[in-house]
Amino acid sequence: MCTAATYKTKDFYFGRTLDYEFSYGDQVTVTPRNYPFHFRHAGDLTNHYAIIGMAHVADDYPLYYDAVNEKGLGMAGLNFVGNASYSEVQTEGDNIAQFEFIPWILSQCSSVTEVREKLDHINIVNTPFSAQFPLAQLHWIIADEKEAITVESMSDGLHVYDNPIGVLTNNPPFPQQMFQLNNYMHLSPKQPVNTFGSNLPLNAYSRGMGALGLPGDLSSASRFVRVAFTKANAFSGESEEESVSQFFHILGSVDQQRGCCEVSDGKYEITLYTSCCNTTKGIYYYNTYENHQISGVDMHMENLDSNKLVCYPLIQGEQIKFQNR
Ligand SMILES: C[C@H](CCC(=O)NCCS(=O)(=O)O)[C@H]1CC[C@H]2[C@@H]3CC[C@@H]4C[C@H](O)CC[C@]4(C)[C@H]3C[C@H](O)[C@]12C
Repeated sequence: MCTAATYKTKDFYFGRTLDYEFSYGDQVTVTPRNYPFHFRHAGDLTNHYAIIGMAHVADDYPLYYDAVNEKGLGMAGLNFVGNASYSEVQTEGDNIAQFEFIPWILSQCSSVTEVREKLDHINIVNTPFSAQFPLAQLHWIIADEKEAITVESMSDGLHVYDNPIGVLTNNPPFPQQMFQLNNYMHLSPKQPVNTFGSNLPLNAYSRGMGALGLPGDLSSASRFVRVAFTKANAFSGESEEESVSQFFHILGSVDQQRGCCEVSDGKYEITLYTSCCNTTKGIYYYNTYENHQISGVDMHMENLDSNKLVCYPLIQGEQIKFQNR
């Protein structure tokens, strides 16, 4: 399971949790403007927007899970198992392999408006990266500071949905996720008032009772509601530290602890990493299951006119600041 969210203060933030039972070997990866993309069915792109995000790099290719570009557009792929379906290569339109979708969009689009135009004539096709990396079944959230959309390629075609809440988890399909918010519209950060009857001596005996009923489990549908409620109510100061801190707290509402979600005998899904990009400034912040310290990579500290990927392995191990030794 995974969860993605957007957050706006002075700058625009975009990030996700990546929940899984093992890591593919992830690195914060900067793709500079002159790194040549050789698309499998859509030609070459040798000059494009620079990108920073989390990727597994294979054969010098950035297999991005989530990333932002220098124009402030963000995009993340999340599992959509059993529902994702990609097409065969077609004669009309741009045939983009599933693993090329993030590079294709972020290298060329500066806004969601431009993304919508690209999506008008795209086929997300079932060409695998390699035998070692078969097709991942994903859906995507794409966002800039003005709006967000969800893209789902299914057996009945490509769906592009407005995503007014700016969050995404996994199954079921996005319209069903949005529909279930109807069930929770009464939830509130304010204390409830007694509507049973004034003759009943009911008492809001604890703080936080306005959100009683918010689902607490780790299912994708429950995480969707929980992060939507948290995001809709959470606010912070405008500074970078306050915004980034608050963003990690929002995604902290759907953090997965080892042992609580068994995926097979003795194997547990955990939040391997949580990311928060300042899309305005091109900074990728992250922490990991083993390292709660927030680390950051600033794309503008790199030579963005180069043609070589720049990779930063994740800093692991808790960084504990002792106060008396
Ligand atoms: C496992 C992750 C989703 C986590 C998640 O959502 N877990 C919930 C399980 S569940 O929803 O409860 O069932 C996904 C998210 C992004 C993916 C990579 C995308 C690039 C590349 C695409 C290639 O085609 C295959 C290899 C590749 C490196 C992919 C590996 C893996 O697939 C990644 C990491």
